[in-house]
Amino acid sequence: MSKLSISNMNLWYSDFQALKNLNMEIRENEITAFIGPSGCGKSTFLKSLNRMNDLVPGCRIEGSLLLDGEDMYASDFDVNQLRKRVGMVFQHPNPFPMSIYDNIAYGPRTHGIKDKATLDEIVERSLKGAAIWDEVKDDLNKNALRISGGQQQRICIARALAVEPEVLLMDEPTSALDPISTAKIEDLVQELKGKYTIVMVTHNMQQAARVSDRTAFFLTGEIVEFDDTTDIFSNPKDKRTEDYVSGRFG
Ligand SMILES: Nc1ncnc2c1ncn2[C@@H]1O[C@H](COP(=O)(O)OP(=O)(O)OP(=O)(O)O)[C@@H](O)[C@H]1O
Repeated sequence: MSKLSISNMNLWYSDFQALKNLNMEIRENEITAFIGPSGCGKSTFLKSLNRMNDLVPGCRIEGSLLLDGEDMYASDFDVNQLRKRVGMVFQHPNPFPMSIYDNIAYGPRTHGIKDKATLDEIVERSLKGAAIWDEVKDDLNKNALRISGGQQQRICIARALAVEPEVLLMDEPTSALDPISTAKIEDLVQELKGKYTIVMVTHNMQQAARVSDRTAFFLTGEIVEFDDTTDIFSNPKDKRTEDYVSGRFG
């Protein structure tokens, strides 16, 4: 069974239709990449996968979005639980203005974990999971805003891991980072897919080609093509995909 199963999905911002008849099966323990030109709906679709668009006035969604076969838009589906199961990492690293330790412990604390030894263990496990433990283990009380952008992004990934999600949504997670930090995040994402299902928006086609298992190409709110990443980049079936991946537009 797919981890996320989307069928006949349409989304409107007031009277503007931003997503049109989307259908997609997102498999467990794979990295799925969304590519396409600016404004084609990649972020809108990504945010729909943990109901972040609920917060946008005038946003309306039709169709079926299932997590492990359950309708995540059902009125009795617990949104807090959904956001725990489906975590999000944003384009610009956005650690909270508090210590590294408290950034990671924040989510578990809001879910009721108070015991110091348990929190210590979660903080260490999450920072190790985000491949940043060795760099910060002696500085856990340092303000998370006083480390590099690449480190901040890994803190944000650790913060997402701390509540033990099943799916990680990443919206251009490396676009604000230098090449070395980008390579670290790409390596990390590859490691994380052993435990998590990862969905990533990227502007960087080489990145999609390097890290993802399957790639969806979006254009004006539609999915033009969704296939194995190697096919999308070396054997696309749609002329528009071919034009985009070969750099003819976008
Ligand atoms: N809150 C909003 N209210 C109204 N329109 C919106 C809102 N957010 C996005 N849109 C519009 O929906 C369309 C899709 O935007 P979206 O941000 O999903 O595209 P994108 O492919 O992620 O673009 P980019 O690569 O530039 O981030 C665009 O036309 C955008 O202007």
